[in-house]
Amino acid sequence: MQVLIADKLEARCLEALRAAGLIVHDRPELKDAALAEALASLNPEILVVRSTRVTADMMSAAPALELIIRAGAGYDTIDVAAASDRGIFVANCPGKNAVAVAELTFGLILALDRFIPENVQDAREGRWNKAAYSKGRGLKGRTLGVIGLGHIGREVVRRAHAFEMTVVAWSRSLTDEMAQALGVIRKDSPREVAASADIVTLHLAATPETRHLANRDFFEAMRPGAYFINTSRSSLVDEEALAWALEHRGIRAALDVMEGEPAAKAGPFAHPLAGHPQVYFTHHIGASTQQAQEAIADEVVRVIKTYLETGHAPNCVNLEVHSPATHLLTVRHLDKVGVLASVLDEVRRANWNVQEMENLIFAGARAACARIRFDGRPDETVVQRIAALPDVLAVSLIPLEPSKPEKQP
Ligand SMILES: O=C(O)[C@H](O)COP(=O)(O)O
Repeated sequence: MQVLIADKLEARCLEALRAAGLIVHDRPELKDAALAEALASLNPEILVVRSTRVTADMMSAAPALELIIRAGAGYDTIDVAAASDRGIFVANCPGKNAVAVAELTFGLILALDRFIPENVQDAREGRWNKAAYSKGRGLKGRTLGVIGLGHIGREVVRRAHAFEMTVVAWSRSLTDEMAQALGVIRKDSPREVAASADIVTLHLAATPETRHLANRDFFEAMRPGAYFINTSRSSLVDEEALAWALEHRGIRAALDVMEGEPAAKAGPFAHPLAGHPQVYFTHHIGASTQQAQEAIADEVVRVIKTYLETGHAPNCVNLEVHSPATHLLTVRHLDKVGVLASVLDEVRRANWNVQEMENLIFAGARAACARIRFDGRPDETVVQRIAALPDVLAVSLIPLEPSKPEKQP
């Protein structure tokens, strides 16, 4: 199997994959047309990316592609629907960079409160300006508003408690019991959080539902002079409304993500708010700590190894169900009438004793993944016949660990 890695990943990931017998192409420079070309010429089974965009056309260029791994949390850079249509698993590494993002969030909050960047700049330019910077408000006893309580939001809450802050929060699924367990005060909407906090921080994924969640109405609700932090995704923020809030509400903002942020790792950067004195920009560095990148590298290895051993992709974001099996034939196919019946015909003809079968549908797509657990002598020619059936995309046969014998009393 070939793995194409189209972003810079920790060396230990590449070493572990090579040690596992995979052919690893380490091509961190690839993106856009160059990535499509590499996919077409190498035709790998597995693609690993960090922020690099993966489009439907790229997937079509690599018909052998079975698994795309996002070496990070947010997978809005991958056309998941197109992957589902083609029966390609998409997996991410949830939670592995949560602490890093939470730490940056607090770095930005402290930077805003104590004007740290301006301090440093003045010192660099030979100015001593103690009087100008003696207006930090302090965090203890302040109210932090957390919008989104996934892995990252929760790490932010833990740190807020260490700073002795009160936390108000909203997330789609937050119940009173969960709020109590987390030590937060539950609010009914993002707007309510905005209205009741001194500092507001966003920790949601980019989806059509979260687009421009921080809009004019939201910023109008914010307390005058409050701080606004976004270390999640730029699409959550209506930047025109934010510009209004800077001017009319005296809001100060720190943004690790911004509309039109460069996809390139280095180069020119222009943004209408870049020079604004009430805004700090950082370069989408939320996940960029050594700890986080090592944890992600290890998770990429775990996902790939588990996939190779079991046919199940951990953290898969585009399958509706997972269930483990012991002796497994995995058939990715276009979910058309008769495909599954033809697959099962072949299995029966081979006299395999089917113990369990599941047909998992890729969320919102035409593709499916049949998993057939069976007893019987696995025969490569049967697998080849199934692979050659019309509308079958890929087949793998995996001998799994026999289940442990029951302990006798
Ligand atoms: O979604 C993520 O994991 C973070 O935004 C980090 O993204 P990056 O890996 O592109 O830095």
